[in-house]
Amino acid sequence: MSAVVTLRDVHKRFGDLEVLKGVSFEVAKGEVVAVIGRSGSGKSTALRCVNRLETIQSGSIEVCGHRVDSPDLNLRALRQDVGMVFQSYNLFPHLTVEQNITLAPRRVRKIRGAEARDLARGALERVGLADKIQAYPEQLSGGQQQRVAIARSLAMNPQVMLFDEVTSALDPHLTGEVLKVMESLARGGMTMIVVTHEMAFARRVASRIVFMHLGKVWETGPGEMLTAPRTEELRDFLSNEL
Ligand SMILES: Nc1ncnc2c1ncn2[C@@H]1O[C@H](COP(=O)(O)OP(=O)(O)OP(=O)(O)O)[C@@H](O)[C@H]1O
Repeated sequence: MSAVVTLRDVHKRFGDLEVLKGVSFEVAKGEVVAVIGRSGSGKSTALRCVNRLETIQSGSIEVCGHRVDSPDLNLRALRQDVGMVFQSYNLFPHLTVEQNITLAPRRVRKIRGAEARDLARGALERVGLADKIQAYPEQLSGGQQQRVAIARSLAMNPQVMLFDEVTSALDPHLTGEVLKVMESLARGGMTMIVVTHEMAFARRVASRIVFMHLGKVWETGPGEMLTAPRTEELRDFLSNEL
């Protein structure tokens, strides 16, 4: 299967601090890759490099045929192919759920009226919130707001979705409902990279796990690697997580 995302020997520095020290991994179409590791190991930075929220010093990143590290990158085309969801939902409080979801498609695809509403409704159905289309963010729980943020990404019809610790701010019950939505996207064939501390989710849903340590991919393998770690570092990390 062809790779949708390829990182090769990626190096990233913030000033003198080298955060990514030669990171390489691939994500094939329909795969769900969970990126795990200690705080500060470079997970978020690696993810942010994938859709060029950060630039890299050396190595290469290819995403859906875009050379992300190239100065000639068409950023708008990349951002259409890559959806990203963060820990903070970043919904506009003065806009309804429908308006939040259709803001970008209205601008980019010039859709209006019924077409925009259908798009919002379709995306909301995928996250189980079709009945909240006219609500304002403050009328929703944190979990519901995060699901709207996911729907907003889906409305752009991305080829790959990036999730950066999207449940970290939520209590366990709300975390569960967001993870359920992500699991159903995964089962539906969405290509996903998920930075997460939810080990049970990673083991159950991920096609592959990437364990990062000190800015490197330390260990990678299927979900079972969490029950049989090969390295001391992964064993240590897991014993602190559980
Ligand atoms: N914009 C920035 N400027 C300077 N240093 C940064 C910046 N972003 C991240 N860092 C540093 O890079 C290192 C890796 O951060 P990163 O957020 O990628 O780690 P992480 O593994 O995702 O951690 P966490 O699980 O806490 O989010 C940290 O030491 C962090 O302080």
